[in-house]
Amino acid sequence: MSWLTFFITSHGTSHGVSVSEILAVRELDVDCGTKDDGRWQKMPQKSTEAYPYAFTVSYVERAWQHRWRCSDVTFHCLEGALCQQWVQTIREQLTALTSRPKHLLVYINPYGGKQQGERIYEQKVAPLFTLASISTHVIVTEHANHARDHLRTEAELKKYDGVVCVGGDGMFSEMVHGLVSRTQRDNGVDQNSPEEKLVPCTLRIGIIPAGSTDCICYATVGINDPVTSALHIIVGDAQPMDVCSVHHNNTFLRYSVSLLGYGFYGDMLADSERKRWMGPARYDFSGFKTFLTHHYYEGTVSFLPATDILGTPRDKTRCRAGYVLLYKCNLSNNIHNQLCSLVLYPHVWGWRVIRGKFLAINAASMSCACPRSPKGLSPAAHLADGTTDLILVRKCSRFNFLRHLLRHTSKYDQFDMTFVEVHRVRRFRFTPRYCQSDSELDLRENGKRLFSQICRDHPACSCSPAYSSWNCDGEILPHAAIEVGCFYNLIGVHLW
Ligand SMILES: CCCCCCCCCCCCC/C=C/[C@@H](O)[C@H](COP(=O)(O)O)NC(=O)CCCCCCCCCCCCCCC
Ligand SMILES: Nc1ncnc2c1ncn2[C@@H]1O[C@H](COP(=O)(O)OP(=O)(O)O)[C@@H](O)[C@H]1O
Ligand SMILES: [Ca+2]
Repeated sequence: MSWLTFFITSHGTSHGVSVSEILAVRELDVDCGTKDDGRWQKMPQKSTEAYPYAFTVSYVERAWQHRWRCSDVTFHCLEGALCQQWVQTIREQLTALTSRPKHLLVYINPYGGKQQGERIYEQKVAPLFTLASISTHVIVTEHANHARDHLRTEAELKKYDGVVCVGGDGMFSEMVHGLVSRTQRDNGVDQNSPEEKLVPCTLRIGIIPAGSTDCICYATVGINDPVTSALHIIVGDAQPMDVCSVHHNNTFLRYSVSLLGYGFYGDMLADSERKRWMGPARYDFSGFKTFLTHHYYEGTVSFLPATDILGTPRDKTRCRAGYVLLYKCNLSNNIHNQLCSLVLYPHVWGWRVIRGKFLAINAASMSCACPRSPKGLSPAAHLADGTTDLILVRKCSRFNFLRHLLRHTSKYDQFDMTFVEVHRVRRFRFTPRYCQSDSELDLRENGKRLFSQICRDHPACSCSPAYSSWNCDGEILPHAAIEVGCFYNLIGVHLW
């Protein structure tokens, strides 16, 4: 039984509901009305008389612009036994849907975005989980990395079917770090080796948007809406996702799932962290300021291009889960095998090296679509193909850079500009020009010192500091010289 089409509803019309989109079913006491949301509702008199038994099905209704809503439909019938049989059968069908979670571990960041995480969860999400009979253990974080450390060491993961975070990309990143690190530790994998093959996580991660950018939610679900995300979680909608590992000198730094940005996005983030009190608007303020500063950075980017069978960053296709199935990024085993062999034998494809002065170096493992840019930094990037789109924006005039930025918000191609290039890569490295030594450690200290040194040595220079910072999913990395590898399907980061 994949569809439920039943006699007549309270309005006397027939109604079809896909079982996979049913959230809950409950019997009604028609004589007395129904206890729905705590309110008593009187059934229409005509239906009550003709069909004294009824049950209500709560299901997912697709609303406008990727939004999902919970709707109710009440089915009436003549015999009580038949009514009970329907309810029981539907419950059995729901229990048989193994992809659905029954027990969830929820972390709420009360500090992210507009600091509404707890309210969003209590008012919009918790009632839906209760309706769908999902039990939850809720932890409101008390400090940064609370969730990451709890997941990595203490959490009794066997008790849960998945973890959910209520927050932004930074909170999601904490989940990824906690789960991936724990999985590697449990399997004896050394995260410090960039060549080491990582073991995929078995628990899914869900995200309820309550942060500032929420691009991971937007790029997967198509909209930042807590109710939509909660419904995706309940029906067990899933999407694997690429994860990039970032190393410095064979030392593991962080994982990234959305944006790794040096130059513009790094400087913007560093500035915006001091303005957290402004909420999500801090990014616009710091973005404007960084745009005016117009710093460029010299360095060398080397990368291992991905094969063109996966498409190119200039494709017109879009990869988004929660869309129609066709658009789901689900590469065949064949392609997956090729990806694995490429990772094992990188020399077959050869590295390319590009030196230059860059306003921005961005690696987008997914489109990075968000409300500010609904098509994202790299609109054709795939969610789970083992590649990241490396975007190099060379030094250009402010006017041209503004044109490039503005194109993220319009239908025009942001890559179709002489100073921009984009490559789909499997691995890349970046070395800043003024990289003093392998032991270059404190960026801020070295950056300041080098800045004054460079300006003394080159009085005609435009006074750009030697180093920017890497923005890694909204967190600042402590090193400028990094090596990045993209892993296919490492986390079952799912729509939930
Ligand atoms: C002139 C308008 C230009 C608009 C350009 C928009 C490009 C937007 C690309 C956004 C990519 C987002 C990638 C996501 C990164 C997140 O992981 C990460 C963490 O998220 P969280 O806070 O939820 O934890 N977020 C971020 O790093 C923030 C990215 C926000 C980018 C906003 C940039 C605004 C730039 C405004 C420039 C204004 C120039 C105006 C000149 C007159
Ligand atoms: N209770 C807390 N107090 C302070 N910081 C926290 C807390 N919980 C999580 N964080 C940190 O807050 C930062 C931002 O979280 P995030 O949810 O991404 O919000 P935003 O999108 O506004 O940046 C992350 O670096 C996360 O580690
Ligand atoms: Ca990708």
